[in-house]
Amino acid sequence: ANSHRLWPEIDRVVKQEVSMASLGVGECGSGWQLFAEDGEMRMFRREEEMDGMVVDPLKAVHVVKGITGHEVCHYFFNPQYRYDWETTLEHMIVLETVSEDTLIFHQTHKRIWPASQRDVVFWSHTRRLPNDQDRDGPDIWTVVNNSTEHPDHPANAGKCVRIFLTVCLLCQTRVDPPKDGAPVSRDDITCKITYCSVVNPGGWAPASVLRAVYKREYPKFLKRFTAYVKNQTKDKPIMY
Ligand SMILES: CCCCCc1ccc(-c2ccc(S(=O)(=O)CCO)cc2)cc1/C=C\c1ccccn1
Repeated sequence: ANSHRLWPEIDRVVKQEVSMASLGVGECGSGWQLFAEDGEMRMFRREEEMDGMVVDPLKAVHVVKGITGHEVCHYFFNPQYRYDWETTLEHMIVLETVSEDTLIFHQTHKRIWPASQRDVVFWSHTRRLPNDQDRDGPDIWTVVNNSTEHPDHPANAGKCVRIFLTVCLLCQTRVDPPKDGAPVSRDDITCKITYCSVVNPGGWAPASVLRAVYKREYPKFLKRFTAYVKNQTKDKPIMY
C-alpha cells in the first residue's frame, strides 16, 4: 500500500533496479565476465570487493519456453512455493504483509562450510510494468528483494551473520501466435528472464569460498527455479 513507511524506498529501489536489469551486459560498460553457460542461460559477474569482502554483482539472463513473466514472478514472490525451489533455505517466515504485492521476510540459509550461517531480512515487492517497446505486447513483470531492518530480528543478534542483498527478477514475455489462427498455447510463449543480485555476505567469509559458492549455487538456483515453474504451470491455463 502506498501509505506504508517503506513505500518511498520500495518505489525508488524498484525503479533503479529495473532500469539496471534492463541494460544489456554489454551496455553496463565493461567488467561483466561470463562465468557460467547452460543452453539459453548465461551468467555474468563483476569482481567487486567492499571493505575487503567479496560483493560480486551477478547478472543472469535466461530464455525459457512455455511460461510467462507473470507466472515466473508469481512462483518467485509467493512464500508458499519457496521451499520447493530454494535449496539453500533453512527457515523462512513472513514478518509483515505490507500489501498483496509487498511482503517482509526473514530467512536463514543453510551453513556453507567453513563460513558461519547467514540470515537475511528483506522486503519483497512484485509489480507489472508497462511494456514501453511493444504497446499491445504482454506486460513486463518484476520482483525486487531488498534488505531492510525489522525490530523483531536485529542484525547479528543470534547465531547467524546477517547478509545484505538486492535482487531483481525482471521477466519479459513474448507471444508468437500460431499462423493458422489456432488459440495461443504454451508452445507459442517465451519468457526472457533477467536475474540481478548483489549479496554482501555480512561478516568475513573467504573470497575463494564465496566465489565458489556463487559459481556453484547461482546456476543451480536458476535452472532449478525455472524448471519448477515449467512443471507447476504445464497443465494450467496461461497466466499473462
Ligand atoms: C558463505 C555464504 C554466504 C552467503 C550465503 C547466501 C545466503 C543467502 C542467499 C540468497 C540468495 C538469493 C535470495 S533471493 O533471490 O532473494 C530468493 C529468495 O530466497 C536470497 C538469499 C545467497 C547466499 C549465497 C549463495 C547462494 C547463491 C545462490 C543461491 C543460494 N545461495
